[in-house]
Amino acid sequence: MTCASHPGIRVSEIFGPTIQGEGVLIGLPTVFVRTGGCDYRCSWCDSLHAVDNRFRHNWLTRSTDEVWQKVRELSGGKPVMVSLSGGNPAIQPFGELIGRGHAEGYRFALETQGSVVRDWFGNLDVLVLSPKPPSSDMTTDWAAFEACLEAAHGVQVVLKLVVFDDWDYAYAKDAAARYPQLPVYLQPGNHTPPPADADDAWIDIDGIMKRMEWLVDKVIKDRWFEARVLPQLHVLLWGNKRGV
Ligand SMILES: C[S@@+](CC[C@H](N)C(=O)[O-])C[C@H]1O[C@@H](n2cnc3c(N)ncnc32)[C@H](O)[C@@H]1O
Ligand SMILES: Nc1nc2[nH]cc(C(=O)O)c2c(=O)[nH]1
Ligand code: SF4
Ligand SMILES: [Mg+2]
Repeated sequence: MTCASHPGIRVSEIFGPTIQGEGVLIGLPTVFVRTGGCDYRCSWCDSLHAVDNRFRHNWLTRSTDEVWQKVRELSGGKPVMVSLSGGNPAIQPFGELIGRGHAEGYRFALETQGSVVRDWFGNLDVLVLSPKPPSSDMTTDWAAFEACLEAAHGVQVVLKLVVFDDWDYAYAKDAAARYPQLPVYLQPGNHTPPPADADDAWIDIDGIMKRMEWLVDKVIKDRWFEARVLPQLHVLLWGNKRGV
């Protein structure tokens, strides 16, 4: 049940456990709660089904209880890492769900671009901040980003940056220099959408691999020894398939 005082969570999909494919938690069994709706519209977003209004008929508003029961069902009641992603999950009311999950030993990571701050960020276990580089066509509001960081006081916070080209790489270096205390994860971008004759999960694997090699080369030549470079493991395994 949702009502004015319990507005509900707009859900695009809940899936898993699968392995976390990106960043600091890579390889860790994880249940994903993907929310619908985003205040950004990155030129290369690989989760448009959770962003574009054309897909909003697939987004369902669910109570905390309903979302929680689904997560428990998927994990068989055994505590697991839960990743809140989207869309921008910061737009949704997740405070109660996090409290509920923690009481049963679950842990929560949230993936966001850092454009919307919530006081419940302080209750997360991991906050993954992924400010968007020039190739996304978005502009970073660093004041909002900083507010997210402050709200996550005492939480493990990491930077995850998507890199397609030299301009993105320069942006990533600048972002890392602004927040030298944050561990940095770089991931090569995957190009979406696919060509007209390909299926939805299609990816340009050669392009991703070339970009990965190029990125590793840049980081090593630059002696940027604090950065970690990782591919999107789930994309290498399954392409841009949903629900994995
Ligand atoms: C789909 S977003 C959802 C969460 C949040 N809106 C954000 O962008 O952080 C999840 C992660 O996927 C990354 N991502 C989205 N499209 C991508 C692409 N084409 N290639 C590589 N990473 C991508 C984002 O940067 C983010 O780290
Ligand atoms: N396996 C897997 N790992 C992921 N890491 C970030 C994802 C996302 O789209 O937020 C994602 C996803 O959709 N699947
Ligand atoms: S901020 Fe995240 S979900 Fe929103 S459009 Fe960009 S990559 Fe997609
Ligand atoms: Mg993804």
